[in-house]
Amino acid sequence: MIDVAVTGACGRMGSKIIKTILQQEDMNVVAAIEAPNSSMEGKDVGELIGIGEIGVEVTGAEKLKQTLETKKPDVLVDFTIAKAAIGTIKTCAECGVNLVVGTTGFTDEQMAEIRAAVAANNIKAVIAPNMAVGVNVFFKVIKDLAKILGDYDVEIIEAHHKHKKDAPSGTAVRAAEIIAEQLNRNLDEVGVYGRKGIVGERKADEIGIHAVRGGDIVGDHTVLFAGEGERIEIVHRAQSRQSFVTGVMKALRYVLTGEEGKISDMSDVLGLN
Ligand SMILES: NC(=O)c1ccc[n+]([C@@H]2O[C@H](COP(=O)([O-])OP(=O)(O)OC[C@H]3O[C@@H](n4cnc5c(N)ncnc54)[C@H](O)[C@@H]3O)[C@@H](O)[C@H]2O)c1
Ligand SMILES: O=C(O)C1=N[C@H](C(=O)O)CCC1
Repeated sequence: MIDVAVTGACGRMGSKIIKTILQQEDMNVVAAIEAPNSSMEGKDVGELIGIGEIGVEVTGAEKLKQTLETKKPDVLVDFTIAKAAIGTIKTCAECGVNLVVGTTGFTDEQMAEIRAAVAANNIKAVIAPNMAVGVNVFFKVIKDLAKILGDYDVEIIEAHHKHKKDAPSGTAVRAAEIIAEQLNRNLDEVGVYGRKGIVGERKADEIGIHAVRGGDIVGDHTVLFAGEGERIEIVHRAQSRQSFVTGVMKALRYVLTGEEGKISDMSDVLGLN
């Protein structure tokens, strides 16, 4: 049995993750953590997410260490916000709790801190900006195409719901990183995040990354390779957050078999490497 703690428990992703874990024969929700001093603290998480009591009360993140020491989860799943997740990750590492992290918006410095904490404490981790199987196949397709279409202009467009707090999406950033690596470009130098004013002609090595926000869009990503007289567009559209949650279940089963001290991603989980 895999005992799972969920942070962001009542959020759009956390609530679906809890509901789906409860449908698995090999998993159990042992802790549900929400923002520090949350008004949801002490209430049954099942009632809060609309499935009736499940016997797990919400605890506040300010009590995370004692929650982990008491409940002893095998793994903690984090879908929160980067500024919160960095502390959660460090506490889990110190407590020897393995991680599945879907939160996006980490800076390069925060990712370096996360890698150091995972390595120093020899925990196992899966961290991925998008856990949908289809998106990780999309990543593989654009990696292969970038090699062939290196002299085409590359633009990435992502669209998400009006509640999303970070931009561009972690998925779009990962797509840009994959393409930049294939084309031997430094994303810090060639990335163009939106355009406004008399910006001049597009430079050949630019990688454009553009964020659209509105409505209840779950998550659309397009990579556009624009050439002379033609263009190729690779598109992924998430129609339901369940596509991400399906990947989370795969990551939860994979992480316990992973290498200690190493951060795996969904291409490892799915065997796409
Ligand atoms: N990797 C993927 O497949 C994937 C898919 C969807 C969303 N995401 C990412 O997951 C994150 C959350 O997305 P969402 O739509 O669920 O957001 P959301 O705002 O609906 O949920 C976040 C939850 O975290 C809670 N929270 C805030 N600080 C906390 C803390 N310190 N400890 C515990 N809980 C805390 C909030 O109260 C909220 O309930 C975002 O970064 C998003 O980009 C990743
Ligand atoms: O809804 C979100 O927020 C999503 N965030 C991830 C990202 O930033 O790429 C994955 C898609 C949905």
